[in-house]
Amino acid sequence: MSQLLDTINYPEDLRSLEESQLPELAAELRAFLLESLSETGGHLGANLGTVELTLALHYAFSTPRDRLVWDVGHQAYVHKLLTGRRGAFGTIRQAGGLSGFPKRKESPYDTFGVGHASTSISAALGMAQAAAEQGEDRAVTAIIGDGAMTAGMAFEALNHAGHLNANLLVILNDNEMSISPNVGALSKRFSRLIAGRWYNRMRDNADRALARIPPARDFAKRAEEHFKGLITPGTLFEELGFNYIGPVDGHNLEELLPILTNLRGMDGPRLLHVVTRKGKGYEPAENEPTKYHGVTPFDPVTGAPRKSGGGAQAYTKVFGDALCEVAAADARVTGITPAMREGSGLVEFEQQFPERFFDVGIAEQHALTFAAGQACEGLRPVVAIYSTFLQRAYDQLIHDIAIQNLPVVFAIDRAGIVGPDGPTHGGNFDLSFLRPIPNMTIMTPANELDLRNMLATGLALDGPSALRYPKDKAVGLAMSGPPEPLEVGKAEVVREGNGDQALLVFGPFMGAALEAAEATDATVVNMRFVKPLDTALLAELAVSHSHLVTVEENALAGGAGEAVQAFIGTLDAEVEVRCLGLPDAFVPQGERGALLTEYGLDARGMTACLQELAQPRQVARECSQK
Ligand SMILES: Cc1ncc(C[n+]2csc(CCOP(=O)(O)OP(=O)(O)O)c2C)c(N)n1
Ligand SMILES: CC(=O)[C@@H](O)[C@H](O)COP(=O)(O)O
Ligand SMILES: [Mg+2]
Repeated sequence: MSQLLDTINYPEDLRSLEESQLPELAAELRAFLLESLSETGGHLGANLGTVELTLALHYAFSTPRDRLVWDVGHQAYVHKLLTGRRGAFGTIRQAGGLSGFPKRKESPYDTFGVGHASTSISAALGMAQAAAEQGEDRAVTAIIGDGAMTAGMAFEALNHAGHLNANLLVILNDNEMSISPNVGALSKRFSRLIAGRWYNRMRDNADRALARIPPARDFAKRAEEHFKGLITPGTLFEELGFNYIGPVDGHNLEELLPILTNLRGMDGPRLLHVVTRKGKGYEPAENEPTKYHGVTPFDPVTGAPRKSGGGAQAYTKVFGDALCEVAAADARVTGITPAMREGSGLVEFEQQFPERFFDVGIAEQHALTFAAGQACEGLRPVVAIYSTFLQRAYDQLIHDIAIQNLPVVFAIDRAGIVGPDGPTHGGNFDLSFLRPIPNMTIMTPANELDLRNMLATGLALDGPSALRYPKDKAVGLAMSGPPEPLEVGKAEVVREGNGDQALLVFGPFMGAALEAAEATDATVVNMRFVKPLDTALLAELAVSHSHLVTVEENALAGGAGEAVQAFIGTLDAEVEVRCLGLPDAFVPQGERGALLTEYGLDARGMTACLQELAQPRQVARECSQK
């Protein structure tokens, strides 16, 4: 029973409560989150940690007129519950349901669409500047975690905000965790500060700051802050032009509410350092915050997942194990992750090779240039990165790695459809943005053996390379012997057909392709390399077949199919090329298998395409435009 929560649909309902009722509401919100997310899965830990902070923000500020900008947005579930979306909460992250992140189309309270980290201060600064320009008196607040604060972009925005003397509040939600333990000097400094004797002293300072220190005292205050800065992060923010206040206990509403109310009335750049606990109130999540960062449906009593993952290993795990094998054989191999140790399969690697493992924080750009530096000195860095996050580092990829032809291997996970995270995390574009880059070798494993061998192939090359694989299970093939380099640019004919049609498969679709090939006795090729293409084989197939159908889990625009089309266009051949892949639209959230079916990337879709092509020409239609 949620007696209070049932009466709260919008923040104005919340604001009609007595402050003394808020702790009870916080308890109800936690119980609601736990019950609901145990059914649907989602980002549990961060949301349990921001219950009081979110309540206090909506209580103290006049949202949506006052703008709240959440960083990443994985911690904004309570915000959704308080802003008219409690009834739909059971649909979160499912097809057609609520997004797992703030989304402008979903609610006027969602001021900025997010999913990727470290954008909040820039966006909030833009909004604050617009408010100033428009003569609007509205508060703008960015809420950013200590993990997201490790990104350069956050500091670029702080630097600019100080320069503009913008009317902006930044709340640093510090739980000492990214997905895994946070990294870096700033994070360590936060921890020392919170744990140490300076904590109480700083709280006194917060009280004084809230008494609105008059300008005459500003100089003295700054001198004191500088002294504090010898051991606190306060000076850093102060030097950037922010009035630093904190740290304050982010679970103590009595402390938070007056501070936020006062901060609402203050001008200039302000940074409130709030300390919270990830997973607060749910013991399993408090004890193992990494495990409970993002969860699948689980039993709330024990915390155990409802479904245990049987069957073949995930590609992520295959990669992680293969990296350990190649690193054991080659001391030059390093493993780099921008804050995605678990998701990218590097846990084992860190355990086995701690001195060769680098979690650089949420700093994709730095990850790439750091790898470039290592490569210059003879190391063989492997950057394990999600397709969507590699987008952040495009210039580093071109300028720092490809132009210098440095041997950096990209193990690109979450390539293609990601499922519940939706469009912000979709890995639909990597083939398109990698293909035009000179010197790149691009590989698409069809199964776990390919993946292992492609890692070895990348490491044997003298230039940059990428292998990309989805958030999915591999095929379940037996793996024996060490990963071995493949012949670069060489495809494999897996099934010889009758010569009419050929399926050219880029990626893990071999099972579906072989099934589809039965219907029309089509040839099936594991293309393996998007760049360089096996042009010799393509030239043969173009002569011996009437239709070539490419299959890839990437945007059709700029993808592997287009590469094949472009090459075939240079030949004097009668063959027709059709492309199956992702459309010119952002792939919505939903179940991965269902989305693959929707886009024709399963046996049924491929069969339908082949059968359609087998019809007389006039009735054939674009099978890629289902
Ligand atoms: C650019 C980018 N890189 C990586 C991620 C993956 N990611 C999502 S949340 C998260 C941890 C964020 O830590 P923090 O900001 O401290 O938030 P917390 O989960 O601790 O509340 C990471 C690494 C991302 N969303 N965006
Ligand atoms: C919010 C965020 O960016 C991550 O937590 C992401 O949701 C992880 O995705 P995976 O679950 O695919 O690792
Ligand atoms: Mg954190």
